[in-house]
Amino acid sequence: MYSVHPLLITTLSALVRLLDFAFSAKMSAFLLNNTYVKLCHWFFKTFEPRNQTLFHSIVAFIIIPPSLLAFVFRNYYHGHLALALTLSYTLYITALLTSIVLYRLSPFHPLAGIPGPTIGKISRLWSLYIATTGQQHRYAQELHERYGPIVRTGPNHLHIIDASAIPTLLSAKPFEKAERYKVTVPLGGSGALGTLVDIHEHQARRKLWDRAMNSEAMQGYREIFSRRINQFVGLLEKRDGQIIDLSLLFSLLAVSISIRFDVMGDLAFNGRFEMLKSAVDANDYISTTRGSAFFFEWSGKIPWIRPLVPYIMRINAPALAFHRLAVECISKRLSEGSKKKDLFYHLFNEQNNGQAWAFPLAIAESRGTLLAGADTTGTAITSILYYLLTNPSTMNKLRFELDSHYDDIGDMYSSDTLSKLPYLNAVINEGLRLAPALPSGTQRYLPPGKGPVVVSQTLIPEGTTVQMPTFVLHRDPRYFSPQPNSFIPERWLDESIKPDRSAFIPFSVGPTSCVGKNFALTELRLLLCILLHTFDFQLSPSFDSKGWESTFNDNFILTKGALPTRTSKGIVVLVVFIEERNNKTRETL
Ligand code: HEM
Repeated sequence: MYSVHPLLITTLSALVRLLDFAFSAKMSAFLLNNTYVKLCHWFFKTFEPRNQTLFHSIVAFIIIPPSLLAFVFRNYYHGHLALALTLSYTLYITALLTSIVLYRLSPFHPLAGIPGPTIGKISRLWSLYIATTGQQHRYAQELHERYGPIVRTGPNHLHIIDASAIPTLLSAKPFEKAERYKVTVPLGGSGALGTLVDIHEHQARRKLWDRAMNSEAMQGYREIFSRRINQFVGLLEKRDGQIIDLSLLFSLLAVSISIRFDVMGDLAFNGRFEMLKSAVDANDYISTTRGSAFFFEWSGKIPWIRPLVPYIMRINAPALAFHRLAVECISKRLSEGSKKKDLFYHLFNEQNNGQAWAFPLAIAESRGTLLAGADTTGTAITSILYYLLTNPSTMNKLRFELDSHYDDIGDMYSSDTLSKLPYLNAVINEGLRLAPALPSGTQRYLPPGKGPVVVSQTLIPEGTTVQMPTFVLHRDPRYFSPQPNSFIPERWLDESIKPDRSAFIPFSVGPTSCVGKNFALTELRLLLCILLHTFDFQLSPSFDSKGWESTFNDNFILTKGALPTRTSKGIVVLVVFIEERNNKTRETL
């Protein structure tokens, strides 16, 4: 009845013959028992491809060996080269992967003694998957709870939460910035300060940045803060009494990031971003920057992906859009020249008639500035407001401190005392502790040739990347007790419970720590004081305040969920609906 299609017969017979060939053991034996695969494995282990040349070698090592094998063994399959090739590739790749996996799990691996999840030890692809969930910070916390302060999270990758390890890991030698920083640098192109691995190159560029962020330059930036914060206050006044999403305004849609962008626009690009005017991100700058940051975080997980980054970037819409944005911003800034003493005025040394940099370098710093100054301060101010709103007693204490020092906003702008207000700074520290802008922290690499180094009583072999997850460190009870997960600004003031400051690294420490720290802190202090002086805030009654932290997403920079809040001008009635320590509390002041 049914005739069997001749193609099917041919395919089946081919499969049978393929299996027959496979189990003829000639090629399998050659691959599995021979030093050939071991040699290839040794090559990949020793020269994990990190640049274009090695990428060519990897192609050579993946394509040439099985092709040669197929050619040599083709006679075993009566000259059918296609079948010989298929089999050869299958066996070769399987043998190579098996060899790699077995080695990584074996006691011969230099990190064999360090505990960690098996899947992580096998491949960084697992971390790449975790990165796509946005929950790297929580995953790292679970790992440390389970395995202790040092966890092997990748074949050659460790997570360490130990304050005593920080000085060694974050000094310039012998560890250097890890692979993840390099992925943002176009091959053969220039990198922004934050991506420079060579310490001499970094030091030279850092000097320019230090000049752009010193106290004299900061005085020049004060006008930026006052103009934008006033504009922001005006925006909130227009929405008086309405429920608005402060997170959205601050961080996502218009205000925090737009003020961030607007401030960054003023700081570096002659007021390029006027998002506060419309309070909307009409050009998707925010999602572009976030998407791009996520892309770099993701691609930084696997060193050998780097040579492919330019190609992937070309099809990665946010990364591409972000690059175009950076080019557009810096082109405009270069063609207009400086209208005031902005960031690039200092970087280009314009006061001494310095030359503008080569265009690729200027683009690199344009990208770096947009990324470093994007969500960071926005995340901080939104989180601090959230913690204050869900802890009314701390809000009252802070208001009391501010009211006893300042009569009006003008005093705040002109005063240098903001940095000396103890409770204000304790509140900011506590916000940065619980919601660090870069939750997965910094990564360092111990390059071959430097010899092993002892960190946290553990021998770290060459070729290892070490990561310090700030989110986990900041909630470690060894350093921040009591109640490390709670917002308690008093811990920074009370001698009896003072935390271990060496474990507090929201801006990182050492020669590559955040160069924008003073800029960010000045902005945070001013913004917080002026907002609290001008408005009362109440969280929307429908807001699930306890669930807010679960909206944190670690996309390299911490992003967070909505913060629906009613803003009213002046000290009227503050009604805060909170669920604090499991009791629903209603406070009326
Ligand atoms: C609350 C706000 C901010 C936080 C928490 C923060 C945090 C950090 C951290 C942790 C690093 C080290 C990153 C690493 O090594 O992986 C860093 C580096 C950097 N930040 Fe910030 N940052 C903030 C705001 C800013 C601002 C506003 C600017 C620019 C005006 C800026 C510019 C930079 C630059 C250029 C670097 C690279 C420094 C170097 O490699 O020498 N940051 N930041």
